Amino acid sequence: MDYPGNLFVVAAPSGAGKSSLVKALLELDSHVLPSVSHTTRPPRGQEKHGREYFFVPDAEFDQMVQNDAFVEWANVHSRRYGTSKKMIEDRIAHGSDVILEIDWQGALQIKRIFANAVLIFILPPSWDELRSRLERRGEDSPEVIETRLKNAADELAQAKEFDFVIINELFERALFDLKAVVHAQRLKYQAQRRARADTFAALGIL
Ligand SMILES: Nc1ncnc2c1ncn2[C@@H]1O[C@H](COP(=O)(O)OP(=O)(O)OP(=O)(O)O)[C@@H](O)[C@H]1O
Ligand SMILES: Nc1nc2c(ncn2[C@@H]2O[C@H](COP(=O)(O)O)[C@@H](O)[C@H]2O)c(=O)[nH]1
Repeated sequence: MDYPGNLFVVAAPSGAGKSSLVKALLELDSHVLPSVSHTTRPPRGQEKHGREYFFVPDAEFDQMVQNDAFVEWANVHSRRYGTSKKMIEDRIAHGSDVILEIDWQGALQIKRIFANAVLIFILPPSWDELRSRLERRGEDSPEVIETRLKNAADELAQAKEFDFVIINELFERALFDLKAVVHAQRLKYQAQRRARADTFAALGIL
């Protein structure tokens, strides 16, 4: 599928720091818009409906699945999460760059539909650091943290399917790398669009 904006997909095991990195990128770069997913999990901490997620009951999620309203969705840590078609279409159709913060299953579904999407995987520097980030965040019960750490092993095995892997050890370094990927992708597409326009002009078909 072709579209005017760039699509970036960021995935990582829970606690690796993807939300923190994406939030920092969005504050620095007004040309990137977030995609807000739907989820059946309850809000945590200061999360607000429509900002971090659309928090919906199971029945509403089921209905959206039946109506084919998702571009991708997946079961993650025993809850369901999905990106609505409307969210993606509205944003990329207007030429904005869009960033999706989703799990690896969703990322691979997106790549099958949008071949030009850039898949970025965030790695924690170590298992110990991943555990302590989840614990320090203080928003999940010990049981939820154990489930997330257990699932992280399978998630890490998917990193090789991604276009870029960023190690989030020093936050500022990882943010620099994320900005570099976004910038490189913009340059690539600007150059391709320009080359296409030049060819059209040379052929007199503009
Ligand atoms: N480079 C870093 N060094 C130290 N702490 C970090 C770093 N990056 C993020 N953190 C902290 O680690 C915790 C987890 O980060 P964050 O919530 O961004 O992870 P996440 O990958 O989005 O997790 P989830 O998938 O569960 O939403 C937060 O408390 C965050 O402040
Ligand atoms: N496939 C999708 N995965 C998603 C989506 N939105 C979020 N996620 C992923 O779920 C886990 C858990 O998130 P949390 O906010 O409960 O910590 C994490 O890996 C997210 O990236 C989505 O729309 N589709």
